[in-house]
Amino acid sequence: MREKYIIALDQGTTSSRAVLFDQNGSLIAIEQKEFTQYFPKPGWVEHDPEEIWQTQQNVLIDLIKRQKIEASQIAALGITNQRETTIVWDKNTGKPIHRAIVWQDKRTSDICTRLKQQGWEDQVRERTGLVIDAYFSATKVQWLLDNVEGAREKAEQGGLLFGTVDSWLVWKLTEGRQHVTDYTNASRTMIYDIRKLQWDEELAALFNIPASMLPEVKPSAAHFGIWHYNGYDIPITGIAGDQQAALFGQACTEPGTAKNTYGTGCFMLMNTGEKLQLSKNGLITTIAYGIEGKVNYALEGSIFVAGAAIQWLRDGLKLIADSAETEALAEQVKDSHDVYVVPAFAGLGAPYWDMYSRGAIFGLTRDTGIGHIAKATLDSLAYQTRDILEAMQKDSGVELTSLKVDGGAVANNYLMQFQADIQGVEVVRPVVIESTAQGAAYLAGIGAGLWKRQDLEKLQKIDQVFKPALNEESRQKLYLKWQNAVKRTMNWAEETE
Ligand SMILES: Nc1ncnc2c1ncn2[C@@H]1O[C@H](COP(=O)(O)OP(=O)(O)O)[C@@H](O)[C@H]1O
Ligand SMILES: O=P(O)(O)OC[C@H](O)CO
Repeated sequence: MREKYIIALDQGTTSSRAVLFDQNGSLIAIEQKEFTQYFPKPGWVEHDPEEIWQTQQNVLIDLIKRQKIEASQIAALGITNQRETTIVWDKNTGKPIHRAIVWQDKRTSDICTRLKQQGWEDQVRERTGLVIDAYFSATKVQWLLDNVEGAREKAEQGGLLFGTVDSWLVWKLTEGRQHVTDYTNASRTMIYDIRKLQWDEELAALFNIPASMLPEVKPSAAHFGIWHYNGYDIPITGIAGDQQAALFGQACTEPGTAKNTYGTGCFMLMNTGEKLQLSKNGLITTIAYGIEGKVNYALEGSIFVAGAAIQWLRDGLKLIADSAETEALAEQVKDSHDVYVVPAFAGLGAPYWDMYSRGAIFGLTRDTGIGHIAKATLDSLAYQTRDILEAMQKDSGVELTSLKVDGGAVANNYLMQFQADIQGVEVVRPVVIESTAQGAAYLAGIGAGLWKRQDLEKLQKIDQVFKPALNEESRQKLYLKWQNAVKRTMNWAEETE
């Protein structure tokens, strides 16, 4: 019998990937394609849904062709995606009514501020686990219906559909037959009741979102639809938002286990088991996954700008040609700690939740050079992570002894060592840093009956452990200065507009 494979589609903020796994769960090959980022106004971020689909479809087909796989060998597809990003499309033509509004987009901040003033914060947190913020999908859908000509009328007549990126991809893969999502993606919309596992009618009404627009919500390992390819029916059997997929891919399936993913943003999640825990320290509660008839919850700290700050050094400031260059630049000046970068380009997420904070560089002197800026930008990923780690330990009562990491930026050894130094907790980097795709593949494999949850642990391999090497006094001194820098960026956009 010929080898069977699982393909994970990993639709990230900056690129679409297709990743091939064999039936032992080993990563065989990756295809990747970047796509266009649109910044039409300060604080606005958009993607073209058709380009998302085209790049995702192209990498999928390229992967199959280049690896010389037969359609009959593909046991299942799994999907993982940038979360919250909002697409609204016409039910009949399948055409999006506008570009996707990306999770980083801040255009709906004022709607959120009004809701807070009207006292909705506790209700929203209680039912959805979230804080009221422009980050989540609900106000983005509301904005689209209120600002695209004719959209509201059409939506009320049942002619429009809303979906996060996973829903959009399934809709395209199944040629408009399925309008579905999974628990993890639904839990990022701000209109999904994470206890009752159903859309919250009152919240949907609050945001003026007709129920007819909403996708059917399924567990993360389930039957989502069929992709017809070369005469074969390939089932889509796993879906999870990328951060939940990474938690699963790192085999954090026991309560108290945590991971941090360093991609465009940085997201730390801790599995809290079947217990739903609301945060007192600025974290959010989210669904980790739903499989085998059960739902696991997670505490999450969401950092909006991490690897994106490195991209800004490359594409915005043009200080570097490649993100990997930051490692050598930082090593050259690693004993200098005077410059701080607070990359609050999209406000600040957890634990601050300030939609009006904006980025800043502190401590510039005449001798500040590219190395200092590059180093301070990398450091900001580590400082933001420590902010979250502290909140997470307080909320969960779990003292983490090590932090599992993954995502594109963990290739940077300087960053990993500074992360361990500044938090005083060791950092564990796996061989496969594509945990997101791995998680989606595991879910699809479970959904297709190939694996069981218990098999995951065996599939994990460690590459390197970074141990803290900084003394406690220096650690605290550096961190205090970071906290001061953050304070000075807060509320900037509101105060200056
Ligand atoms: N060696 C490196 N050092 C620092 N940052 C890096 C390095 N390699 C990649 N990155 C950053 O990591 C991000 C890419 O990670 P990835 O997991 O692919 O992100 P996403 O899934 O959000 O698109 C980019 O923002 C990039 O700037
Ligand atoms: O595309 P990533 O990997 O930065 O992840 C984006 C998150 O899902 C946003 O919540």
